[in-house]
Amino acid sequence: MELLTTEEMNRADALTAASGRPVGELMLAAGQAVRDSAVDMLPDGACVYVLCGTGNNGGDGFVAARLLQESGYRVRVGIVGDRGSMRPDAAAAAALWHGPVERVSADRLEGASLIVDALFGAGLARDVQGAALEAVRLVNRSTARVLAVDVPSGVDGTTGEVRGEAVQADATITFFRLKPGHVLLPGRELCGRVRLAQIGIEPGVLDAIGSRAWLNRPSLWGSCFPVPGAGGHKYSRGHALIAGGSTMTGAARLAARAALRTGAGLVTLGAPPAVLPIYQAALEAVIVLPMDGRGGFADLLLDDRRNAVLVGPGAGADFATRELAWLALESSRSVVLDADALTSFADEPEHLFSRNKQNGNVVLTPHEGEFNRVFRGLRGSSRSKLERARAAAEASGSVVLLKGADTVIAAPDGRAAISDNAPPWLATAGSGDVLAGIITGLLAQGMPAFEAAAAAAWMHGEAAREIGPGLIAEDLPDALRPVLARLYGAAARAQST
Ligand SMILES: NC(=O)C1=CN([C@@H]2O[C@H](COP(=O)(O)OP(=O)(O)OC[C@H]3O[C@@H](n4cnc5c(N)ncnc54)[C@H](OP(=O)(O)O)[C@@H]3O)[C@@H](O)[C@H]2O)[C@@H](O)CC1
Ligand SMILES: [K+]
Repeated sequence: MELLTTEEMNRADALTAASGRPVGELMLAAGQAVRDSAVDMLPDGACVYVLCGTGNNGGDGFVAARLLQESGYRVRVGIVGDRGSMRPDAAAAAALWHGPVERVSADRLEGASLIVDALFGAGLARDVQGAALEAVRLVNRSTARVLAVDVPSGVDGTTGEVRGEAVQADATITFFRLKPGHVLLPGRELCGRVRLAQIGIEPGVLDAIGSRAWLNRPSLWGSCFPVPGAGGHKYSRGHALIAGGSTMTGAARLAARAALRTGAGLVTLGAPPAVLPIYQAALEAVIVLPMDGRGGFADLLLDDRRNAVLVGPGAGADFATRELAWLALESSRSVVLDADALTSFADEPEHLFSRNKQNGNVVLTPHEGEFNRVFRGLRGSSRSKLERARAAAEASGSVVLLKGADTVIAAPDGRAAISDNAPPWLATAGSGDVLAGIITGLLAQGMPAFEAAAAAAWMHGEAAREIGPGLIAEDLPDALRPVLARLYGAAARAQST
């Protein structure tokens, strides 16, 4: 599913209007969808308060108010701003509402079971202040449930950021396609449950808009997800090489298990001689070979069947790690650089970027701290997480997976996916090592870098949901099994149709 910025959504509206479907018709359909959602949240005959602004978001509110009243609900309408300055389509919707339009006040909100928040939607242009801010605060203090129209007022639909203050909704009804602000934090949390309604905009307009952001779902990458065929064998399913660290050996072990579980035919872990016995004792199906520094790693890279390489987990943020990362990038394999491998380039990120651009199949997996160390130019930027990840992917010539509860995966060509399926209990020690291993396992099986990183982030979240609260990173590789079963099942169904 595409995610449309406010600007892209405006183009969708304009293209629809140009094709002969006026905004008033879309607004009527939007208002009907608001009414339907409100009815689902209300007992029969309850009292609804509809809070309207003077733009088309308010227009949707006026349509919903009229339709709810016609359905037998007690409806009150309040407006922030001058009714005389309403936009034409909103004014036309307001003209069909024959009840009073009140000034917004606490006592008028009292007794409502539901507040419909139609104050600001896609037209939010600045921080919420003055009377609008008062109204937002009254809504948030009220005990009524809240249904937001398009986005909770105060949330920027493109970035998910709060402009001043924002309504906390129980549910949000939006139109045609979700917006990044429904998925990125903090917007996602303020939306409550998000519903999507079709209001008569043809999907064909998407071609003209050329949106480059998607909700991270199997529909985005499922067609290139590696599914083992009946005639396959371990040598046809790729060979991942993981550089093992010498102190934190658990990190690379977790990554190795995850790469193997993801379906890589073989996984080799290169272990510094001092800790070789630890790795050997802890891993059975993973091939553990000695790797003595730079030379040892170069030797392992001589076997060109090892087609995907991971450097970083537990490696130490030092020059030795940077050398391994360097060798991996030079080897023209698919490469994942995680954790310490990223930090090891903090003082000279341009060196990393120039190598990435030559390699062309590289995934960087920073969390916010690592991101700020490597992409110093973007530190403190007012850009959204989506735009920062995109800018980093473009600058570094690699796929950037910027971790968090709203992980963003961005490619240098501008494609981006946002994940929304990571449960809070996934934020635990070692979880990132498993994610790096999943990406490496998918790259080994020939999945392109952007799709592999997006698929891995989704699988990681799904595995964590399978496990539930109390998860520790050791649980994750095994929990990939039901997730893979679902993906293989979907691929088989797609093939048979
Ligand atoms: N287009 C379509 O086809 C369809 C659109 N639909 C609906 O329209 C919505 C978008 O409508 P919209 O563009 O009119 O913007 P909207 O969010 O109502 O606000 C604009 C008003 O708010 C004002 N304003 C902004 N920020 C402010 C602030 N901080 N504090 C105070 N004022 C502020 C701004 O003032 P201005 O900046 O002009 O001074 C302007 O007056 C969209 O979300 C969806 O619900 C559906 O009906 C389906 C068809
Ligand atoms: K709203």
